[in-house]
Parts: sequence; structure tokens; C-alpha cells
Amino acid sequence: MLELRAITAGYDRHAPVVRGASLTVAPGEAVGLLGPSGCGKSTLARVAALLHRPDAGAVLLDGAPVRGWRHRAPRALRTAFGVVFQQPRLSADPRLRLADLIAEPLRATGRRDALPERVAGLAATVGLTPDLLLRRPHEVSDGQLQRACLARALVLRPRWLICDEMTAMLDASTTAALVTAVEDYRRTTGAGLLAVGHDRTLLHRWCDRTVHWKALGARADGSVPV
Ligand SMILES: Nc1ncnc2c1ncn2[C@@H]1O[C@H](COP(=O)(O)OP(=O)(O)OP(=O)(O)O)[C@@H](O)[C@H]1O
Repeated sequence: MLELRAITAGYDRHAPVVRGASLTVAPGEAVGLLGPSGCGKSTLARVAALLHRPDAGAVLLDGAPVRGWRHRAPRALRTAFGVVFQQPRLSADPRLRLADLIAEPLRATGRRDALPERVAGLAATVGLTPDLLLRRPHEVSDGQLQRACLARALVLRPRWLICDEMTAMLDASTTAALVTAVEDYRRTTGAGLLAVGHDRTLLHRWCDRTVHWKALGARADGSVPV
């Protein structure tokens, strides 16, 4: 179980953007998080993925409170999360060919066993042809790069997937392909999903339940329309 308990977080301790938000995702469950622009969804998603340390509150994994964040989180916890962000160009190293981009977490964790087979298998899962794997980010479309970013997020076989507006910039067919790839992965692994977005129809179709920001118990700070 992934539990966020009364999370307060932000970029200035005196003016947090998230205040007292609570949310749970069970293993195998797909939870959608909807809310207006700027309310703090991405900040909360980064806390859930152990990428942003909250100012208050707790993140629990299978009942155990998380104590370290980012590089201070134990490797076994860090690699339990696969994260896909909205803008692939901000999260992809422009020097890497797509095959190396997908393999990056495997190399970083020293897990080079069966690397080419794993990359080829994931590329097929997300709909990338072998010729695209040889190109660098500036030689592919946003949708193709996002497919590679999803493959990279899956390469360590995470137990939890955090998709933060993963399809917001993409057309309907790429959106459908990426959602199908996530669901195929979840069906075979039992991974839990937190999908953040604005598209109510997509999240309702995709997820087991969709939570609105207002239902997280988050307190308004007077400036954010919750
Ligand atoms: N790195 C940062 N430094 C300072 N403020 C930030 C930073 N990132 C986000 N913010 C601010 O925190 C608030 C919440 O941003 P966040 O991205 O979490 O909202 P969101 O609900 O995901 O928005 P959107 O739906 O538009 O992506 C916003 O007011 C934003 O300007």
C-alpha cells in the first residue's frame, strides 16, 4: 500500500502549495487525481514518488514510513517507482539515443543482464520501432519520445507507477497506446498507479477510482482555487 498522510509540501516552508493532503493507492489499484491547474497535483505526485521531501506528514510504503528522499531514499524504494512526466523533453537527456534512454536506469543500477532483450521488449510494448531506438530526442516527435520515457519508467519493473499528465500533450491515438501499455504492464505485474491529470473522461475510463483534489482533505491557502 502507498499512503500519503496529511502531506504539507511546497517550495517555501512559509507558503506550502499542498496542505494536509491524504491519499492511498493499493497494490494493483489505479487511482486518478483530478484538480485545477496550479493546485499542487504535480507537487503531491513528486512527494508520492519520493522525489520531493514534504514539510510535514508521512509517506508510508506497506505500512513503513519513508525516511529518505531523492538520492537519500534507499535504492530498493527509489526503484520501486516508475515516473512519467508531462514534458518528455525536460526529462530526457538529449545526447542519448532512445535505446540508451530506456536502458539508463538499468545501467545506473548496475543491472546490465539481458539489457538488449529488455529494451527491445519494452520498445515493442510502447510501440517504438527498432529504427526509432537509434535516434536521439531531437530526431523524434513528442509522442515517440514520451513512449521512450514510459519504457524507461517500466524498465526496472516498478511496483508503483506515477504518471503526471503523461498524455496531456499527445493526440488521441498516442494517448490510447500509452494507456494500453501501462495497463498491460499493470495486468502482468500487479503494479499500482497514480495518474494525475485534467482530463476527467480519460481518468474515469482509465482508473478504478478518480479522486478530486477537494477530497484529499487539502486545506486551501487562500490563493489556490481548490
Ligand atoms: N519548482 C518550483 N518552485 C517554486 N514554485 C513551484 C515549483 N513548482 C511548482 N511551483 C508552484 O507550486 C504550485 C503548484 O504547482 P504544481 O505543478 O504542483 O500544480 P499542478 O496542480 O500540478 O498544476 P498543473 O495542473 O498546471 O500542472 C504552483 O503555484 C506553482 O507555481
